[in-house]
Amino acid sequence: MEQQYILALDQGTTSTRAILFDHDGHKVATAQKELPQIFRQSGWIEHDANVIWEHARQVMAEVVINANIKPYKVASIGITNQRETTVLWNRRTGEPIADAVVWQSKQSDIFANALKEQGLTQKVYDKTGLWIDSYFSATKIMWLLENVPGARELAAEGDLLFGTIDTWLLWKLTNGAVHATDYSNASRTMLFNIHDLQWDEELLALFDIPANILPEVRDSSGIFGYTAEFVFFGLQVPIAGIAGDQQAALFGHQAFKTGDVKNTFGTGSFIVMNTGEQPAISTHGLLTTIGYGLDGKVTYALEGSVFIAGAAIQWLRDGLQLIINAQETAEMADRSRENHPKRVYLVPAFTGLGAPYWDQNTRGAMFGLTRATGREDIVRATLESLAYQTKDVLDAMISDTQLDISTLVIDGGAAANDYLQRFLADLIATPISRPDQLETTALGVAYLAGLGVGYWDSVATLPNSDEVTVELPDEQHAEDMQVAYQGWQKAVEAARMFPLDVE
Ligand SMILES: Nc1ncnc2c1ncn2[C@@H]1O[C@H](COP(=O)(O)OP(=O)(O)O)[C@@H](O)[C@H]1O
Ligand SMILES: O=P(O)(O)OC[C@H](O)CO
Repeated sequence: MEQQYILALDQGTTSTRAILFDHDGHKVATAQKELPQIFRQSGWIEHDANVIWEHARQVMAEVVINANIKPYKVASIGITNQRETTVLWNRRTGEPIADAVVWQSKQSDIFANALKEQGLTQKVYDKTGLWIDSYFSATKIMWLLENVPGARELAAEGDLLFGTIDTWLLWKLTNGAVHATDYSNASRTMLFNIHDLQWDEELLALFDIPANILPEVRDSSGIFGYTAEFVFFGLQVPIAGIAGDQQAALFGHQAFKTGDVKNTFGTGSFIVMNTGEQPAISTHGLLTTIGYGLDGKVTYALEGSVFIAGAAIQWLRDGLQLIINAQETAEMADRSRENHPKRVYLVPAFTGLGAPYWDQNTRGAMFGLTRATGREDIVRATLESLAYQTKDVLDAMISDTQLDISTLVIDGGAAANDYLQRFLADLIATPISRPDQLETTALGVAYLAGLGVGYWDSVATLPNSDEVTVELPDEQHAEDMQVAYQGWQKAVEAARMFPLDVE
């Protein structure tokens, strides 16, 4: 058979990428565009949905050109996306009614606080698996309906559509023919009942969100629709896989067994455990969510969402200008460890604390500064904060599930950092496995899109070609790690005693 390819479109917080995979699961080519972040007010982060769409089109064309293949050799397309980020658009014009409200954005805090004050926390968790927070789409939709002139009228006329980024891109790719999402993305809206697998009418009424703006929810694998002719070299290519990026990464690691767990270190850090066909209930601040829907069945997951991970490294570079690039941080941290035994702690709660604390009123803090503290120590504290946040979540997962974690698999941009991988292995006293190819998110949705058109027959026959680097914990560091973690816990406690009032 002539070689065909799967095109994965990975629309992340900071960039839009298209990656082509071959039948062996090898990456054949990549194309990428940075996505401008819009900061209109303190705490707000928005994206221009039209720019996202334009970039998506461009990278899809570029990747085919970079790979030097005929476009008709693309067997199917998969979409994976930054989750929760909310777009509302006009069905008739295809124009967004406002900039997309990004998952990290805080403008709807006031709505989230109001829902908590109404005593809805447990009800919302029981239905959606989510702890009320402005992170999820629901309060973002409420904010847009309230603040964009004419939004409610448009909804009343049946001309307003809501989507997370997957839905927006699917709608654009099909030229408005398909308004749909998959279970994994729906489960992040705080509107979807993860037990009944339906939009929850009671919550929609409580939040005053009209049901007619919502997309249809489908399995993560299967044909959603076809590219409109003007979109992709005049071809009608099936879009056959959709998953939120964190769930796609779980799938990309082939973490199909109950208890399999991964952490993706991108802008944020998302630790996700496969919990099988039954939803696991958390009493430690984790989210119960849908991993993926496949062959008419959903697989559930537990998730710890950490808002700031690689973003803290970007802050060192662009905000503090302490580093020139992210790559140099590993060696800087090594030097700090050699020269300065005294630890500095950074609590990178720049947009509040996610799992397991869910405290949107805390902001970042640094502890342990002395006259001898230098930039290498701050860099090290920043990298170590990514590991401490991971341990916070893993401890919660172990308590919730009573499962042992034999290995943690990691991926995402910051997973390339050797210092982080070593420190994390020591801190959690668990081997850390890192694939050499860190595009696990894209690979995951490529698998889904390939399965959706029979390019691969079943999950059992998916290729697994990645080389991995395994970092084993060093027992000699065990005692030091206990002390270090206690210091982190004190730092978090202290940061939380200095709350910002919500405006
Ligand atoms: N060597 C590195 N060490 C630490 N952080 C890194 C390194 N390389 C990239 N990063 C961080 O990884 C993030 C980008 O990862 P990526 O998976 O592309 O994120 P996203 O999908 O959220 O846009 C950036 O925040 C960047 O600071
Ligand atoms: O774009 P990423 O990779 O930072 O992922 C963002 C998450 O999906 C937000 O929930």
